Amino acid sequence: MAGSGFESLEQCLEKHLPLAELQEVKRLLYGKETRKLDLPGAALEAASRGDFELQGYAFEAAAEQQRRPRTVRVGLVQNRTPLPADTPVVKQVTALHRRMEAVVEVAAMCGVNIICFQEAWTMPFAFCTREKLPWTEFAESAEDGPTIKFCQELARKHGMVVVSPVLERDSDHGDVLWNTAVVVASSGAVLGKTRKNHIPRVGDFNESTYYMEGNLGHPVFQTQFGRIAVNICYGRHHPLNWLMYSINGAEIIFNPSATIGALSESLWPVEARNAAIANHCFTCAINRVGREHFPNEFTSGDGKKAHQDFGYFYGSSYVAAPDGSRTPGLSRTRDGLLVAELDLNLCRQVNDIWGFKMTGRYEMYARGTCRSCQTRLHPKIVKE
Ligand SMILES: NC(=O)NCCC(=O)O
Repeated sequence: MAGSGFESLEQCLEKHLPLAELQEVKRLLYGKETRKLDLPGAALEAASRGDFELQGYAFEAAAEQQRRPRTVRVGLVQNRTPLPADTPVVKQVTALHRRMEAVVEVAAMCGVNIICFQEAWTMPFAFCTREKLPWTEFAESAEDGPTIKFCQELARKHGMVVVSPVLERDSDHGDVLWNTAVVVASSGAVLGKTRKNHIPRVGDFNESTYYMEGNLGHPVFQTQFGRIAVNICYGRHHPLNWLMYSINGAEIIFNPSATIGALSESLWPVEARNAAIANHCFTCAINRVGREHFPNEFTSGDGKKAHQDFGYFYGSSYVAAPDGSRTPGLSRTRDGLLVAELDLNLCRQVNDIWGFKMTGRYEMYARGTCRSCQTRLHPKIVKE
């Protein structure tokens, strides 16, 4: 049941709860209800033909006298790897490009302005194996690699901002590998890149074997549709990482991820949603789907028998808003595109109500965290 047998929490609730209770449960679990978007029939048909789920929701803000609504549509894509992991590298990458091309076509029909793919989307999540070849062959330049060129074409064709998380090889600087997200503007120009700041060392997530902790800080990208940032996967467990993107002005923070049920599924609905609340911004949590099987057995020094897969990636991508409301999650088992319409005015409106930006004691925390990082610090513990 923990794997692919359980479709989604929402389906389960809808199946088993009477309507009146269902509404109350949803109010408590998801906050203010998000309006279902009326998506074009042609888009729904294309998604059905392409065998992926398509859902759309809108978050509304109050009307203001001096600012027009600042509505933007974001698209979150979750998917399986279409070919077995032992297929030649270029074939796998090409198959993923074709898959994304079809999904982005549907996103364009739904009026999506900014689309984000899942973490390391051009490859199987092979970092469990600790083998170098062929997995490092999926790494490519963030400036002019084949995937960036592909994303530039998509951006130009659809006038869409494309956020493309890839394994990056920086050939100008010692061939170092990074876990990177490239932001391509709607004009097709590369706006910039950001790198994963925190690398997991938990279970089979042996990612530190492959790439280094990001060295680009917390960049925020001013796109035509709003200010965005990308907090890659494991960074979502670090509240200060979210905070720094928000301090730098992000209105939407994407969290492209790859995580499995046994490890994190109970944390998933909490972390990105809490970050949206704490930082008065929208957050977009994206996770891959399915089970990826690797040719050779591996272990991770935790006493578990040698195995050939990570476990089950549970999808469940969702968007959370600054007022704590959130969309239902996409399926746990299927590829999917989640379209969410956001009114970015909600960020400042909620900030004015709750005032976390105003009441946060950042200087005090900064002094405290600096002190705690000094090596000879004696922790300040008051004892009886
Ligand atoms: N990709 C990645 O960082 N996964 C780590 C596991 C998790 O953060 O849930």
